[in-house]
Amino acid sequence: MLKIIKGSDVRHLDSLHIQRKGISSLLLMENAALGFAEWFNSQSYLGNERVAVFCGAGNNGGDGFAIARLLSKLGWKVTLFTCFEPGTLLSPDAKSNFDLVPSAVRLQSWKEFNPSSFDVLIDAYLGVGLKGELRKEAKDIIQAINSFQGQVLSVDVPSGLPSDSNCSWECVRASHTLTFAFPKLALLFPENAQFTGELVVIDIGIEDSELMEIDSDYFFLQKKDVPNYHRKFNRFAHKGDFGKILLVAGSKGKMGAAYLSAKSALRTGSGLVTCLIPESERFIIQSSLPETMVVFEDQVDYSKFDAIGVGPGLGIDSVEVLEKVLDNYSSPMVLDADALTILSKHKNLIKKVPKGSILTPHLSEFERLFGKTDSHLERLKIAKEFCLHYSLNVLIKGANSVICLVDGRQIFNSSGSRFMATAGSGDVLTGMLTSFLGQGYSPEQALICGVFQHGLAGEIAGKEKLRSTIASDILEAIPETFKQLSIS
Ligand SMILES: NC(=O)C1=CN([C@@H]2O[C@H](COP(=O)(O)OP(=O)(O)OC[C@H]3O[C@@H](n4cnc5c(N)ncnc54)[C@H](OP(=O)(O)O)[C@@H]3O)[C@@H](O)[C@H]2O)[C@H](O)CC1
Ligand SMILES: [K+]
Repeated sequence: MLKIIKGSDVRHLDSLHIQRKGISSLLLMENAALGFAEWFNSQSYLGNERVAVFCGAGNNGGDGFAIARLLSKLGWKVTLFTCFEPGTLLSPDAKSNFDLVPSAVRLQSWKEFNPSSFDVLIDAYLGVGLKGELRKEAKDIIQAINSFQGQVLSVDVPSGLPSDSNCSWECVRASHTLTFAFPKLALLFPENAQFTGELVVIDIGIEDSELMEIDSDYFFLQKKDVPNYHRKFNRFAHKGDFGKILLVAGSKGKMGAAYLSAKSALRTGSGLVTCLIPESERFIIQSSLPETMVVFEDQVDYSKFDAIGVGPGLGIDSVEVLEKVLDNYSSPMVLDADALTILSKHKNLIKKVPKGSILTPHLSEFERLFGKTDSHLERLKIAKEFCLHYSLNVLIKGANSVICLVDGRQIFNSSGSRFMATAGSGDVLTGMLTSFLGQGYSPEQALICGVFQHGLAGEIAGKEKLRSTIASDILEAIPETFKQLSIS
């Protein structure tokens, strides 16, 4: 899994890599530019677009000079806009690449930029080397870039955005950010989505093991990481091996939530799924989902279940139901939706939640539990302290959901689609997470597989159904996620 390190540690990472591989820093810059140019060429541009490249005086600008050269060689009509005064000392690698810019590339100052003369803009003005507050001229340059109406592709980070925090000023508003080696932390904050646009991670040859040598608690989860976290079952496995789970979900008028969680758990591979529901509502589940069983509060033996999920559609007045589960079950469980709202009103119950359990708040549930927050960075800090203090896992749901583990590690998910913001999407996830826990996955494994596959199922459903996507489409795409990951 990729580690997300601080922007200020990138130099250290580069020197580590350069030493190990015996290559020059200039070659690393060339790899970055090649990766960018390759991605650019893979897009469905017509081939006659006029490309503007804005370049600063540091290594981000150096990437831009190299990109301008490569794109020009590939036949694109490139104009390079310098974002520094004549005579400015360039960084050594930027200078080497500036000297290699071919004569076919027109050179102009950013002050001469006419937005209507271009079709695509490449922003290689400022990267992770930004220090302190943005200077006046930088603000003017960023404004000029943002006056452009076409696609803006930012190199490494949108210029002006600090790599690991928020800012109070206007940054480049990119349609895509092509970031090198690993995503910079700030690119994953929801409040910066307006600047980042679509995020693409470009491999420049730096290995996961090299990133691992640098201290950080942040990680980035990608498709290739997920199969390693799955349990392998042999051909003698029987339904008992796939776990017996209990879903404490649903109430009058909210039985759909129980249905969605239960069906998702079955699709995720649970052997036996039982729903604890109000007796008056039993016909709904029994007739719509014959594969599940139902039990009622006075007859349930919690201890016989391999995992329990509590919350979807439960009703926020079901305090006693939740308390009973907490008093009678000691293995990790999943707490979602109304269970979280109850916890936020009855904080004394938190200490009863079994260690290793998973809490899955979306942003408003998070604020109900932990209070108002001003930034994602603040949320991450609060979640980390909570996880360490109570030995609980917290999943902060949203685009790039963050898996906050009991030991302080925080993993950003890369799968998902904007079409997943639909009623019942969270109920599907609860079913999936509880299912994996019941199949003997550790909470960390369940979170990694469940969160990634839920996002992937959303991508698959969203591709087909676009804004018409509903939670049932997401759950019906779960089998395809196993197929894509080659998990049998
Ligand atoms: N391993 C990798 O990921 C690689 C990344 N590469 C690219 O290198 C940049 C980082 O390059 P660096 O030279 O460290 O810094 P930048 O180019 O991002 O920024 C330096 C320039 O920014 C000016 N600056 C700094 N602070 C401000 C500010 N507050 N306001 C305005 N301007 C600012 C600075 O000007 P000075 O006058 O202060 O010197 C510099 O001009 C990384 O992002 C990647 O794109 C490499 O290609 C190798 C591999
Ligand atoms: K940039």
